[in-house]
Amino acid sequence: MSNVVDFDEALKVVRGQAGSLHKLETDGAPLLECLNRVLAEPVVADRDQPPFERSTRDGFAVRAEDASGPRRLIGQIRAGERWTSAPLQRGQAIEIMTGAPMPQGADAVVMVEHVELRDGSILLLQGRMVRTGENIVRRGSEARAGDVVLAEGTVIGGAEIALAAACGRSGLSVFRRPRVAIVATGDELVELDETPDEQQIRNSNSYGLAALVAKAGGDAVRLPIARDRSDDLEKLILEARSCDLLLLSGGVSMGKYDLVEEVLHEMEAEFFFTGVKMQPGKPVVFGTLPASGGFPAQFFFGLPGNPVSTQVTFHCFVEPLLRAMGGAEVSPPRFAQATLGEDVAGKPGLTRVLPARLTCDWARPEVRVVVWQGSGDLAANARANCYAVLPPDVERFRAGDVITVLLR
Ligand SMILES: Nc1nc2c(c(=O)[nH]1)N[C@H]1C(S)=C(S)[C@@H](COP(=O)(O)OP(=O)(O)OC[C@H]3O[C@@H](n4cnc5c(N)ncnc54)[C@H](O)[C@@H]3O)O[C@H]1N2
Ligand code: MOO
Repeated sequence: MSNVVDFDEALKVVRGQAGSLHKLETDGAPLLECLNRVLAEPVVADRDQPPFERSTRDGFAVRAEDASGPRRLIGQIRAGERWTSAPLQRGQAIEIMTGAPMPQGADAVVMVEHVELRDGSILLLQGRMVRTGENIVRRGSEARAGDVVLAEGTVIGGAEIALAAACGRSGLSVFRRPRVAIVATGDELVELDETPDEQQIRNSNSYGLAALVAKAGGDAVRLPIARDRSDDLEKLILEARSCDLLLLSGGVSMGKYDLVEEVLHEMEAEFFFTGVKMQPGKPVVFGTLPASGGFPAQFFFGLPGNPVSTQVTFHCFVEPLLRAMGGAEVSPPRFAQATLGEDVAGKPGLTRVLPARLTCDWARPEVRVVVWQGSGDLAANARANCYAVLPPDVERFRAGDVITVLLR
């Protein structure tokens, strides 16, 4: 039974399914191999951060309450050193480097540019003042020993690796990557090691999807091309059952040889939707295959075969589900906002998700759709760096309108 839903509804359906997943097994991995993986344990600060009261400037540790007269220099503290002599007294100053621990008795740092050195003393330059706490970060103000600094479910990037390293973690517990089977369907398709006849098409979707799967934290398993025959499709769908998620491309539209939905039906699939009111991407289907042959129930997407539609529907629906399957917090596709740089026509009844180029001087991100020949135009898709998301039933979007963009 056909169930074609609005774009918003489709996002909601995926979100709902993503919220009800079981966690995958965990795995220990060396820190640098955790990049783009999902944390399966909280990371805890092993000591206060910073571990001592730290100077944030090269300058002089002083007492703020001292008057503006000369302060006598009594020593120096470099980063990595500690002041072990008597606490700083009134009228004294200690030369200090960025990152060095504050000496006892001092409560501020004056930057080296703001003083004049004269006869072994420093003098504040005209008009300069010192306030208590200036240029100092208090011990434990960033994190206290025992605080959770990274929660389970965090996707690990450069910032997270640096923080884990600061906590002394040379390895982390991460979730196993979901295994994602990719089955491209179509009699016209040939693999990359074959020379296509004029009427044949290289199986680019399989590679594009494998790349997107890897980027979204999955392990791609590229299966052979399924020909447009029910038995061949069924055989490859069964071969994919050992994976956590199945992605099919092509064969989901209205053509005589578009058999994907029919075969999935025969295999007792449940469909959450059988199309989305969007362009490109309208024929996309999402559902589950029931547990069978010792394999648990399995999510699948039938993605439209047109290569731009394949990629757009991946970003909108597959990526959020895949991230959640991998243990990450459920989150929507990566939407942002930008100002439209030119007029664009809308489509009655359909949300448009058009290949577009986002340029950004820091104050005003601007987006322009890319000239394309429709949803088979891979070259246009590669000239784009995002998608312009244009809601249905607006006849014309105007230059200057603030619109949603889908980042990729
Ligand atoms: N009468 C109608 N025709 C079509 C409709 C419709 O509603 N009524 N929808 C159109 C839309 S929208 C799309 S998108 C396509 C999707 O069709 P399928 O998912 O069934 O895909 P195919 O027909 O198999 O292929 C479409 C197109 O993409 C090329 N392709 C397919 N697989 C790959 C691959 N692995 N690598 C590279 N290119 C691939 C294929 O050669 C076709 O050119 O249907 C419209 N038709
Ligand atoms: O999903 Mo189709 O992309 O409009 O050709």
